[in-house]
Amino acid sequence: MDEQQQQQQEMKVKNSWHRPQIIVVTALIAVGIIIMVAIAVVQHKPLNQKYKYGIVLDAGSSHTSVYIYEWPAEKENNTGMVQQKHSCNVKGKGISSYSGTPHKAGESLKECMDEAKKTIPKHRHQETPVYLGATAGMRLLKMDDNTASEKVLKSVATSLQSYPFSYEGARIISGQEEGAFGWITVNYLSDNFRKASGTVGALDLGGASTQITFVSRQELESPDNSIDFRLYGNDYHLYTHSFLCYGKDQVLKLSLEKQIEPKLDMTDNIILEDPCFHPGYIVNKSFQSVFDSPCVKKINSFLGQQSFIHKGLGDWNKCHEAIKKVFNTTYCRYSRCSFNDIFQPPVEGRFGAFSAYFFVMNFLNLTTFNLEEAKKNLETYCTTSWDTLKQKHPKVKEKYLAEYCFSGTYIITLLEDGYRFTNETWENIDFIKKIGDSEAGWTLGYMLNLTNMIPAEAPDTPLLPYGGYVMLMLILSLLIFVFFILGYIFFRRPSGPTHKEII
Ligand SMILES: Nc1ccn([C@@H]2O[C@H](COP(=O)(O)OP(=O)(O)OP(=O)(O)O)[C@@H](O)[C@H]2O)c(=O)n1
Ligand SMILES: [Ca+2]
Repeated sequence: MDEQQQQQQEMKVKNSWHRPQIIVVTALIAVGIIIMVAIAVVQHKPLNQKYKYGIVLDAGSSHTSVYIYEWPAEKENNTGMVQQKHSCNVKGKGISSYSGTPHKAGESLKECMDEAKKTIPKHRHQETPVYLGATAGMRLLKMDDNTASEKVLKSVATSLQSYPFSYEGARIISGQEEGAFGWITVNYLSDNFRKASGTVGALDLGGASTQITFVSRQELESPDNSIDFRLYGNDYHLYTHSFLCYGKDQVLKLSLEKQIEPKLDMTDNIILEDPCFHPGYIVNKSFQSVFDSPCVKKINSFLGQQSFIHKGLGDWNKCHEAIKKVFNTTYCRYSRCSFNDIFQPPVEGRFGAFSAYFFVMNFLNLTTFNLEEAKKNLETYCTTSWDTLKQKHPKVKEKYLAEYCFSGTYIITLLEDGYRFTNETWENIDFIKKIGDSEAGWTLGYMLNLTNMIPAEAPDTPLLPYGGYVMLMLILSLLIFVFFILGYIFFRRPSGPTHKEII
């Protein structure tokens, strides 16, 4: 075979690329690869539509809230995945107020639990856990009347068991748990467990107790106040304390008691001139409403009279002095204490202050001021007459409205004189209600813990994030396709002139 013949032979082989069958086959292969990649992508994609749910009831001293959380089924152990989907406030007071009529405690939950049934898709009902945690109101009832507290818990348990969810228990949680789970909630929602940026402390103020929890580098001198966690591969050394009776409703009782006590031997009507209430505020109150709690000394001598006259003075400085008296700072068996002989290291880092801290400071518009400005503004607010206030806020519940001067002063005193925040460290406090869509509070942390959704070690992360994986697969498949086209053009081009020659 001479050279020309050999070339022609080669061209014939190359020319076979432009035959229609080959073009079709090549295109089919390319499309096939694209489809294969697409299937692989879809196959690997977590099914985002598949959500799981959990329900937690926060049975607080003043009211009960039902929280529904949701998370993508296949991302249970990834931090930041659980979110609040819905919340419902149970009508009426907290479950501890049903001590005389326990069956009504369970009934009270009906409306919100029916709402939960509607909110969560039916096919998920059976596997949805429901937890009830009761806080300081029930701790106090248990101290006062153990049988009554057990009846109330039984009643709410029976009510929850009548729903199609997976009932996981109704119990009184400890103050330590309340503090620690509040801290887990705010740090989980702020995504602090994955970041190296450190954690935020948690300040929770309720009606009957208050919690402070933060990471401390200091030695913790009392084991009761120390909790260690290992979360996502990091160790956390936490200080926490829950002050029973130092929620704002109980402190109001304590403060009234301290003012009433010296007057109890008076035979006339007792008039209590209260600097923490507004000028023009004058209400007849029963002694029972003050002395009905184990936080307040049982004094029988008031039985001669049923009620006293509660009269506002609107004097912030005197109010501040009166509230300071509810903190005992005369004795401390450790190197340092907050108050009432409770060990506390100096506050460290940023803090999220939620629940009643937020309700009160937000109402008073004090969330953005420094400590000195906050005091000044509060002073002006407290001197405002009761009539003026009622006119200005016709929609606010009178009980709430009457107490904001007292509550604001209590918050400032608790933070400054109790926990020892200074003008400087005050700037580290953020008054918050929600982070994203989820409310700050102990409930989310409680559920994450009970469902084992926060692993001690960080889960293995995939080589590529999902978005990157999809992009890479698409680019690769496009490249393959482009190579096919290029290959086709490349094999076709030299055949042009030769083609003619052959013809
Ligand atoms: N808009 C609102 C809502 C509530 N409150 C007050 O805030 C306190 C309740 O705070 P909360 O955190 O709901 O307390 P509980 O959880 O009920 O109590 P605890 O945690 O002590 O069991 C009550 O004094 C209530 O009067 C308020 O001042 N303004
Ligand atoms: Ca609470």
